[in-house]
Amino acid sequence: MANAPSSSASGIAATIDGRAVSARVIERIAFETRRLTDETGVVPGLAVVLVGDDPASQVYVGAKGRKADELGFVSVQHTLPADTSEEAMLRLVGELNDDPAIHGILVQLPLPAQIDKNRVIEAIRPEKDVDGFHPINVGRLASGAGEAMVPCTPAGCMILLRDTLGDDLGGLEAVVVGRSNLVGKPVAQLLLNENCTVTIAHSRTRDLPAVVRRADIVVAAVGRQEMVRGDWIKPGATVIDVGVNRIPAPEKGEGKTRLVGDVAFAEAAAVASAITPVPGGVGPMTIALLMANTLKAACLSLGRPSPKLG
Ligand SMILES: Nc1nc(=O)c2c([nH]1)NC[C@@H]1CN(c3ccc(C(=O)N[C@@H](CCC(=O)O)C(=O)O)cc3)C=[N+]21
Repeated sequence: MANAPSSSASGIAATIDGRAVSARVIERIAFETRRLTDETGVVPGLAVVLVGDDPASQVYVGAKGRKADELGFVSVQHTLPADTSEEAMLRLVGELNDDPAIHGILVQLPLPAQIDKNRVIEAIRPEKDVDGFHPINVGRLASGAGEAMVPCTPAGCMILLRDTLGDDLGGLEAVVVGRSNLVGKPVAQLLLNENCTVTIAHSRTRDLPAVVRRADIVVAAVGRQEMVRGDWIKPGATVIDVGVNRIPAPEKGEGKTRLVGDVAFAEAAAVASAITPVPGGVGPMTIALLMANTLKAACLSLGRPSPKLG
């Protein structure tokens, strides 16, 4: 419990500053990237593929490209029309697999209905799968065999938890709300690897509030705005809110929106000892970990160990 934030006497949780932690991770990545390039001449390369014109996806993809540019990575973005065929998509993935300047490939999800996302994910070379969604990486994470690419959002959640609670999470009760392949399942796996007692709760869980109330660590990743309420939180718990729900904000003006998480922040902050905000919590960590995975992919492609960043 080395750097546990102190909760104030008024019972207001410490806010976990994902922007500050992600800035630290990015600094380490910049340092390790300079070292890699100095020693080998290799510059990490990231390709991001976006299909269609979903405005939220454009925002995220833009943020990824900017961060990669800032780190001096080779950064390419492929933007394809919404009616792109699966065949064309698989051809592009094949080209990126064969491109030695590209170490990481990220295909932004969701994909349009005519493209089977599983076929696309399985077409990416596991070594270049910086999302960690390929079955080989899912299997490596689960079995502990080999160097897995770990999904960015779950890996970011773990860095925030270690920063808040210290390196030893052993024996803590962790409840993950949500069972997606993107967040719920991999974050549960990572918590298990850290010796937490892990429960994965979901829409069919009976008495969800009572289950969440057992948790020392709550990870909310259901995609339902402010679903987790303050009275579901055990006093002193640490709450990681993965939700990114864009809702209308008429108070900011006609047609404006704002982001809220899957946790009712003010209520939960009155009970928890530490909690991530939305925005400014997990989101910035996701982008930082994508850069970390791209650097790791570049290092592993050269037979170098992956740098320790978190
Ligand atoms: N193949 C794939 N991999 C992904 O990792 C992936 C994806 N597809 N599809 C969409 C989701 C969503 N996602 C986010 C990344 C950053 C923020 C982020 O930086 N959020 C900021 C605020 C951004 C804003 O204001 O809109 C924050 O929380 O502070 C949010 C969401 C990655 N995703």
